[in-house]
Amino acid sequence: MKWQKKTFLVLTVICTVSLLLHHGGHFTWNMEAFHSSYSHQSTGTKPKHTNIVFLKTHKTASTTMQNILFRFAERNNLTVALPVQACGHQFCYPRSFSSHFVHLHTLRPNLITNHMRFNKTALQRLMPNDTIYITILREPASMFESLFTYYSRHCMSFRRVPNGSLEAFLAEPLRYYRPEETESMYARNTLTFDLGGDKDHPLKDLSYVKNFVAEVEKVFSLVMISEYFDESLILLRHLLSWDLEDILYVKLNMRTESSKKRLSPGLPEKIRAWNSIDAYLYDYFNASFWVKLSELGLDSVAKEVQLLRQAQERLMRSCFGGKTPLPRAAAEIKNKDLRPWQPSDKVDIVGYDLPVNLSQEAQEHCLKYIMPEISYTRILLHSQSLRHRRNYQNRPPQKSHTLQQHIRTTLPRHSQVHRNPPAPSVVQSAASGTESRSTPKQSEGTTKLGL
Ligand SMILES: Nc1ncnc2c1ncn2[C@@H]1O[C@H](COP(=O)(O)OS(=O)(=O)O)[C@@H](OP(=O)(O)O)[C@H]1O
Repeated sequence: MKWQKKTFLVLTVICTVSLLLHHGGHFTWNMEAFHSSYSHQSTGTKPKHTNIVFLKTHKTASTTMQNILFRFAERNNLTVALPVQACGHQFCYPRSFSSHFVHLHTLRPNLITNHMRFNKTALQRLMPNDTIYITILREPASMFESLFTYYSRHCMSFRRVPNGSLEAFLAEPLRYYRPEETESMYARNTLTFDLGGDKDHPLKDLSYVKNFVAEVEKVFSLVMISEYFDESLILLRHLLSWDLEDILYVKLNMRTESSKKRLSPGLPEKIRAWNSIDAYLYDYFNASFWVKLSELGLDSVAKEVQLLRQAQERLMRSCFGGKTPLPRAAAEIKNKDLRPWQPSDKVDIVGYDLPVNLSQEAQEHCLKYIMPEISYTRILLHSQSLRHRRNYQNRPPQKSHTLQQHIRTTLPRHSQVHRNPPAPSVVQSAASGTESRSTPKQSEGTTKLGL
């Protein structure tokens, strides 16, 4: 009897320790178990779509979305078009996008997502024919408050305002705003500008706005809405035949509560009047967004959102040991790659750190969820450059002039396919600016989607 009691006790201790290790903590994170818990949430047998333009608009949760796309690209060994060094981490924004801004080691891309001013013609030449275009919009009042605070030091229209007062700016915007200044796109109709439109077009010319909206609708298969980010991801998942695992995320680029201004009564209306084209755009696509959700079935969307949030919670527990990663002031973050860019000492952008004692496997996986845009762009450029060089060196000389490259547009499910490297002839001529198929010269200052 005594012997049986002892055995029982020993077994109980072993089970408890094992349970704690597997479920209670993030210290022994099990990649296989993690993946298998999502893999059944797929959209069926359709291959995943991989050729995507995501127009990264400003202050719309676009960094969170970009991070989703970067991770998808890495997992599936895809090529992301990235900016040349001279452009910084954006495609020479606010200039209109040109393929000359694309780093030659990232040519023949599947995806493009870094900030740019949209130019349909240039993108169509750069990207495969079956590319799907996606963008995101945010409600103009909260977006403008975010822009006003974030760019208070960088945008002259905002710097001129006494005491950085949003109320003062909106009382007499034309007193502070100069349309010709380089950073003026942050101060009026930013969404319209990012989409290649004319931010200063008079609203009384309603036909311009209607045509502009119609063009956006023609090009973009999905216009996500920031306020309904999770619902937008469900639409995205269906559009691209992605799995639930592909749309998991951590919120990035958030301001701390103390960095936000409260909008006093009447201000949202003034913001909408000042940004009237953006307001029109938002209202239109917010309405069509709900039509799309209804087509999918509101109940089924709600169920999928619930599944997404449960999966997020599991991810957060596995990676960060809590409901969300612990927000940190940038200076407190030990790993410098994880410090988000701070626009000024008056605005705090939240960043995250990884918990200590995380296993190597978990570190690699979890790190990318919280990687800020600038660091991730740099890391991705580095890894893609290495791959480019490797492929270029290993390529047999007789095959080096094949221009008819196979560009993968969809992915077989649950497999890693290695993509053909870009043909050296294309890369070399693109670098010298003479390759006419994918690197045309673009005129700037385009309106109406750069047409
Ligand atoms: N998932 C999700 N859902 C809703 N909102 C979110 C999400 N992720 C980020 N955010 C908010 O988006 C704002 C940052 O936007 P961007 O990343 O597009 O900014 S940037 O232009 O790239 O600097 C920033 O808004 P503000 O905090 O109001 O500035 C973030 O809090």
